[in-house]
Amino acid sequence: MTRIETVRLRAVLDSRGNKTVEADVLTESGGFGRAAAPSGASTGEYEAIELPVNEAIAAAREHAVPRLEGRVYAGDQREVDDTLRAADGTEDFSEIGANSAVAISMAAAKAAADVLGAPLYQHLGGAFRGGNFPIPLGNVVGGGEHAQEATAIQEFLSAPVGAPSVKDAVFANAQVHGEIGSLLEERGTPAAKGDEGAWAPSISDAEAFELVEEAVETVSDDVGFEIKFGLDMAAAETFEDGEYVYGDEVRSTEEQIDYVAGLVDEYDLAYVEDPLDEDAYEAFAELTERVGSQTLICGDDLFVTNVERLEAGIDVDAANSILIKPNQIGTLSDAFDAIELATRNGYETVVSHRSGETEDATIAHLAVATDAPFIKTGTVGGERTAKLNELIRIADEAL
Ligand SMILES: C=C(OP(=O)(O)O)C(=O)O
Ligand SMILES: [Mg+2]
Repeated sequence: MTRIETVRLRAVLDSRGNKTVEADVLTESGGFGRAAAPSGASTGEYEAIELPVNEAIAAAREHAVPRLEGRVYAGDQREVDDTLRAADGTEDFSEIGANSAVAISMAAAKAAADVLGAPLYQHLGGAFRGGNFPIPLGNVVGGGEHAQEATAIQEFLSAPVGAPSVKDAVFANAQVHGEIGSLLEERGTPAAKGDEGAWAPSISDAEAFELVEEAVETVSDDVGFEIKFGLDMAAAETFEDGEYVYGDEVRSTEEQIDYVAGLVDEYDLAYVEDPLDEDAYEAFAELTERVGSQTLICGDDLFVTNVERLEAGIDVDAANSILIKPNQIGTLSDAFDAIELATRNGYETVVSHRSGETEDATIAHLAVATDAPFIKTGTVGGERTAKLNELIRIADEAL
């Protein structure tokens, strides 16, 4: 019923104005799915390979499409993804590109859901899913690789942990973003926006902490539920010759651990992503030992949605949470495997967008399908609200 008839690939624009891969999958019974690959800027060294778009499309047309058309069922996601892996023949999708692979993988899932007449989250997660919703972590101030002349820390994330519903949480994050805009205006601090729509003022990290703390407190008082905040420190981007360089601050590994542990205490942080380098399993473990009962220590560049790297982390208690980015590993099946391994080992999952995004809302469904406790997908901007509004629609059963 869901046998793939046609796979079409094209280049479209992402939110940075770069080209990215879009895939259409059509089944013999008339099912249709369309998906597009996102793209990172602060990419981890161990991520699957994103090829230049024209190369990725040409290679996928040559190697993957003939193996899928007329041969593989879109409803059998494992077979779709195994076929992509076999067509590629490498560990890291360097032949057809993780950008082609993830677009086809996600488009096939959507085509199968279309044939079944089920929402994507139900096709991926089963009939009993749809009752739990992730807490959205919303980037409200940021810099690093996502904006020039802004904070050294990549992301300050609003975390509406006490929100009674996903809709309240989404609106609260937007309100925090708006409140920060007002505070910056009052202070006469000009601010552009970074790649993910967060404010990117030219202020120090210390000033950003005060600003975000004030905004979440103000909005929390207004909406009547608890809003905390968290960070993506993207430390691998700042790690040079054994030291962490954040603006004028240079810290050894031990100093970085002390600094982050101090921030967790001082600001009661809900979440800290990539506080240390992408190879620093032992240092991660030391920090998790110190503050892991108070906050989430999340591996993004550390784990790159890869079960082998996650297993190595689980072995040494490196973290208590993992970021899940399907394009980091190349297929939905691989992302599911990482989620399953994480969940079985008590790690919280955070399904995530990339800094370069499209209108594609697959990750909203992936988060609901897997009962992910968190989703990180920005706060404002059309490519971010595409996912946030989809969560609201899923909760409203208005798909
Ligand atoms: C979303 C992120 O940024 P990028 O997509 O640039 O890796 C991140 O680092 O978590
Ligand atoms: Mg990150």
